[in-house]
Amino acid sequence: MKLLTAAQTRQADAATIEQEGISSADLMERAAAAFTDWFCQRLSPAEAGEVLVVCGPGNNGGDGLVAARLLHHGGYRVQVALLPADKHSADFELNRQRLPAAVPVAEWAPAQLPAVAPGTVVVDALFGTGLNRPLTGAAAALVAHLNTSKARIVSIDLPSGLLADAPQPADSPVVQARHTITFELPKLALLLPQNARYVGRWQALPIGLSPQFLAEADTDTYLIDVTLLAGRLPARPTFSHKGTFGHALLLAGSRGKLGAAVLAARSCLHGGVGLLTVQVPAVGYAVLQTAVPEAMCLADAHKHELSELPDLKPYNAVGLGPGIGQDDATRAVLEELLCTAPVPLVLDADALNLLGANRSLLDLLPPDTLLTPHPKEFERLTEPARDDYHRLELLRDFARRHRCYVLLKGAYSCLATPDGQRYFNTTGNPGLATGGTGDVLTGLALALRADKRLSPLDAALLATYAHGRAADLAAVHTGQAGLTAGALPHYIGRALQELTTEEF
Ligand SMILES: NC(=O)C1=CN([C@@H]2O[C@H](COP(=O)(O)OP(=O)(O)OC[C@H]3O[C@@H](n4cnc5c(N)ncnc54)[C@H](O)[C@@H]3O)[C@@H](O)[C@H]2O)[C@H](O)CC1
Ligand SMILES: [K+]
Repeated sequence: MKLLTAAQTRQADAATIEQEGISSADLMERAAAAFTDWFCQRLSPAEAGEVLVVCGPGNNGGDGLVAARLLHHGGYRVQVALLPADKHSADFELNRQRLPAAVPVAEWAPAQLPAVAPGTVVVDALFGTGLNRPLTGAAAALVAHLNTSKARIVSIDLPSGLLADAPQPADSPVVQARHTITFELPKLALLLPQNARYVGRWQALPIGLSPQFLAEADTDTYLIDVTLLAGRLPARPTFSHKGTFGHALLLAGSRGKLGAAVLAARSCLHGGVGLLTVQVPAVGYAVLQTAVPEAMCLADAHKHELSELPDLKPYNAVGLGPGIGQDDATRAVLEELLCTAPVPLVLDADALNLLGANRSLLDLLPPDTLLTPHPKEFERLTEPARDDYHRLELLRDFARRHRCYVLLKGAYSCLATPDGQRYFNTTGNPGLATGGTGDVLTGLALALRADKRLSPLDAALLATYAHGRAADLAAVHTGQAGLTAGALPHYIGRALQELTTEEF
């Protein structure tokens, strides 16, 4: 699925109105009805108590007025507060007229804002995608007032004050919502960690925006979901043999960190690799042979660290990083791998830290290498980011400059490609915030890179999505807190199966 800018969202709106031959008020009615349905499913009139709908002067405020009318008809106790303004949008005016007389409406002057009782449900319809600069004056005062109340705030489309897809000063006034109900597609701002305290939990509700517009819209930013992945993972042919799915080499582990090698190896096998060889420091040989009997094992000459690169000829992909430490001998292995690698590479963890500490090695990265840093590891490869938008710029620049794929891990992991595209993942849950889950991702990505049927992009997209999906499947059984990296590989097969396309 594509991610649209605020400007494209307005165009999608206009295209829908034109193609369906409806009025903009009809589309507003549809959007507000979707919001109201969501609301009614979550809170009964008794549970909601007082519902205060705060409306700005534009169409976001118009959505609020429609929602106020629909909630009133649904039996909720609704009041409307209006932000004083000189001008209102036409659909705001229309829906102001349509508001039943039984719904109390007040204009809230910044000098004397009425108290908002604790527990009130506030529907925030002040500003949405039309916001073009941070809030000041009366709007800023109202937002501060709402944020200091103990109200439960639900934002329509965006938390008011938040720009949909552009950076803004860290201290600019933004509504702190518990829920943000957005329309059709999430806006970029909803996916960024720095905005989590404003957004709360978000959900995108379909409102039937023009499928033709969405299909043709020009974008470089996508969501990784089942629609995007359709057709990218072919079924395993009937006459498959272990050679069909490639032979992967995993270089992992050091003294005290052999668990990382075990987790990545198990994940690689559950990811469907044909054959797996794992090279570990000598101390880990018995560990690997016992814990992962399906894998072949090479013992490094060094007891505690990786110090040598085997002959790479047999392998279709090589993974380096989980648990390797940053010993000089291991840095030499990385350098030799980069200089000689005739095969696709997946680099993670200390392989990335070694690259960060030896930046000249970055010039040796073979094209299409997949790097899987978390934000700290990524900054070690580049520079400290001013904010999340800056980090995304650094990410795009890095992937372009080094012609590689970089998966920046986080709640909405973002894959940057050599041609400047960005893909945000939609699967996964906070249960993944525990040691070893990154090693599982490395193993899975390695399995898919070794599968000769998949392009580098498809392998990276599928690994990212299936890793999060495995966590979602696992959490059904374990809960999020009970999720361990060791449990994840058992769900990878199912996650991949869901994505597999049987050809007709
Ligand atoms: N596109 C869709 O899918 C649909 C969107 N809907 C809703 O409409 C809003 C967008 O409405 P719009 O009128 O364009 O903008 P806003 O209501 O967000 O605000 C515009 C209003 O505010 C003024 N303004 C902008 N920035 C500031 C500022 N910093 N301080 C003060 N005033 C500001 C601006 O000049 C305008 O007057 C979208 O989010 C949805 O909620 C439709 O209802 C249905 C489909
Ligand atoms: K809003």
